[in-house]
Amino acid sequence: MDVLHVKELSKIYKGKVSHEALTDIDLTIGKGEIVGVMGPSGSGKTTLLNVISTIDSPTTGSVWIEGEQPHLLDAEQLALFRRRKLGFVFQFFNLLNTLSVAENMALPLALDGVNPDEIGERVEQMAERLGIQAILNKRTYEISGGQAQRTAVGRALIHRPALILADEPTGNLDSKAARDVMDLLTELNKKQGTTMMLVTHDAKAASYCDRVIFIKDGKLYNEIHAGDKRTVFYQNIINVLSLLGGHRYDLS
Ligand SMILES: Nc1ncnc2c1ncn2[C@@H]1O[C@H](COP(=O)(O)OP(=O)(O)OP(=O)(O)O)[C@@H](O)[C@H]1O
Repeated sequence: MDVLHVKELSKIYKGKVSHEALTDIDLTIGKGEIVGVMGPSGSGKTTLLNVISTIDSPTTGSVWIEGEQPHLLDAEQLALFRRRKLGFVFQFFNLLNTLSVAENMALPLALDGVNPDEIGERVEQMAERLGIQAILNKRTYEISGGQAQRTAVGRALIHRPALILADEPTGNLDSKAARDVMDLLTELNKKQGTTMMLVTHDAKAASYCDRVIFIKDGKLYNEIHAGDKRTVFYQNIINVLSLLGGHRYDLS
């Protein structure tokens, strides 16, 4: 079954001058797939992520997540839907610095009323998978960027969401920590069958995906699939980015 189905999605920002940020986007992500979204600055990647994550609503078209249309839910149902069905990983981690690493990871379960014993067990299990057992009691300002992103990955996955939405998850990490986080995300994808959409400027991070779609001026431009070798896929990604043009930063 498809986890995500986006149909003829368009988004117009209305202002003094209205701007069509997305035009007729069709996109499907199957269970267990990791799909990258790339494109030059201003091409509409964040808009697409925001609409899929229900932070923003489409102007026309529809979004289906596990057969439900979240944009048709009322505020209370939507809050529940987001909490249960979606997991988020952000560039700047977005951890709560008044809480410990363990408490940050426990948050989605605590908000959902899971009993404390089960929360404790699930946090332990997740920490073991992430290799962060030793820092569970530390505060977020006492840990490294790589450890913070592992904690954020733990928080995004602990409630076993249908879809993980990652916005530049390696954008604030050095290359070693970025590699570790992508290794981790792909390992969890294999072990747990997680489904993920990853918006990134980082061709290395994108090369871990099963498939990368490219957006230009709010429209789907191209889509390429990973083969057997990540180095070849990486080169293919770079080739499409070169054709797409944009600022040097887009090729970083
Ligand atoms: N709230 C808004 N109101 C009006 N226009 C907006 C708004 N948000 C984004 N835009 C415009 O929509 C277009 C797409 O923006 P978006 O942020 O989705 O691009 P992006 O591909 O994520 O860019 P970047 O890689 O720089 O983050 C841009 O032209 C932007 O100026």
